Amino acid sequence: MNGYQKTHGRVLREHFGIIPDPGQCVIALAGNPNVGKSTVFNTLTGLRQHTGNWPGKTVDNAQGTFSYRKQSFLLVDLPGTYSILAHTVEEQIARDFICFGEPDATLVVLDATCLERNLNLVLQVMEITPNVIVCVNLIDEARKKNITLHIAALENELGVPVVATAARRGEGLDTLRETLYQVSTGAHKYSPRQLTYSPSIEEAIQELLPNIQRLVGHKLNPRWVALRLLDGDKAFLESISRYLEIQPEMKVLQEAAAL
Ligand SMILES: Nc1nc2c(ncn2[C@@H]2O[C@H](COP(=O)(O)OP(=O)(O)OP(=O)(O)O)[C@@H](O)[C@H]2O)c(=O)[nH]1
Ligand SMILES: [Mg+2]
Repeated sequence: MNGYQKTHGRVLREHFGIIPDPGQCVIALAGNPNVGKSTVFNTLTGLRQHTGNWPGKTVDNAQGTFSYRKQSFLLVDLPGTYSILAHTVEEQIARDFICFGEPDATLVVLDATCLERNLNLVLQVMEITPNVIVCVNLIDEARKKNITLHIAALENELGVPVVATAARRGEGLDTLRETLYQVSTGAHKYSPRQLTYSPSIEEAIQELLPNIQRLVGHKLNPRWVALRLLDGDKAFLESISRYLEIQPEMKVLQEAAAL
C-alpha cells in the first residue's frame, strides 16, 4: 500500500456523475481535437471503459480505469478543445471538470507536429492547477517530418513533466504511467510557469485577490479566478456559484469585478 488517501468530493459525484473508488486517483485527459487523446485513453485503460454522455449534455463522455504500482486510476477523456475559456459546450465541460472536479492530475495531450498551436491549452491549464502532465504525442509523425523535439528543454520552460509518445504503437506509455503516478499521488511537486501580464492587469489581480481568497479558499486558484473576472467572464461566476454553492457571497465578487 502507498500512503495515498484522498477522497473525492461532492462535485464529481453530483455534477459529473463520477464516483471513484476510495483511494483511486482521478486523471483528466485534455487536448486539442485529433491529437490522439482517445488513443492514449484506450492504450492506458484497454477494455476497462465506460462511455456515455456528460450529464445534461449531448457531448460524449468516456471513463476508464487502470492500475499501476498497486495504485488505481480513473481516467476521464474530456472533449477535444483548443482553449478552455468556455466559448463552446465542449470547452465549458473541459474547463469545469478541470476547475471544479478536483482531478488529482490533468494530462494534456499535444500534437508533436504542431506544438506551438497546442501549447496555448497547456498554458491555460497551468493557470488553473499545478498538477499537469504534458504528453507530446504523434512523435512518429514528427520524425517523418524531420521535426526535432527538445523534450527536456520544453519541460524546463513549462515547469511540468513532459513525456513523448507515439500512442498508436505504445511508445512512451511506460514513462507516461510512471509520470502519472508520480504527479497524481503527490510524490513529486512541480511549479508550472505562470504567465505575467501587463503591470495594470497584475495590479488589478492583486486588488481582487483578498476577496477571492476569502470566498473560494483553497478550492480554486485565486489568480485564475481573478483573471476570469477581469475578462468579464460572467458564465464563470455562475459556474463558481453552482459548483461551490456559495450563491449569497457572490455579490462581493461581482461588485469587485464591476460585472
Ligand atoms: N501516427 C500516429 N497516429 C496516431 C497516434 N496517436 C493517435 N493517432 C491517430 O490519430 C487519429 C486521431 O486519434 P484519436 O485518438 O481519435 O484523437 P482524439 O484526440 O481523441 O480526437 P478527438 O476526440 O476527435 O478530439 C487516429 O487516426 C489515431 O489512430 C500516434 O502516436 N501516431
Ligand atoms: Mg477522442
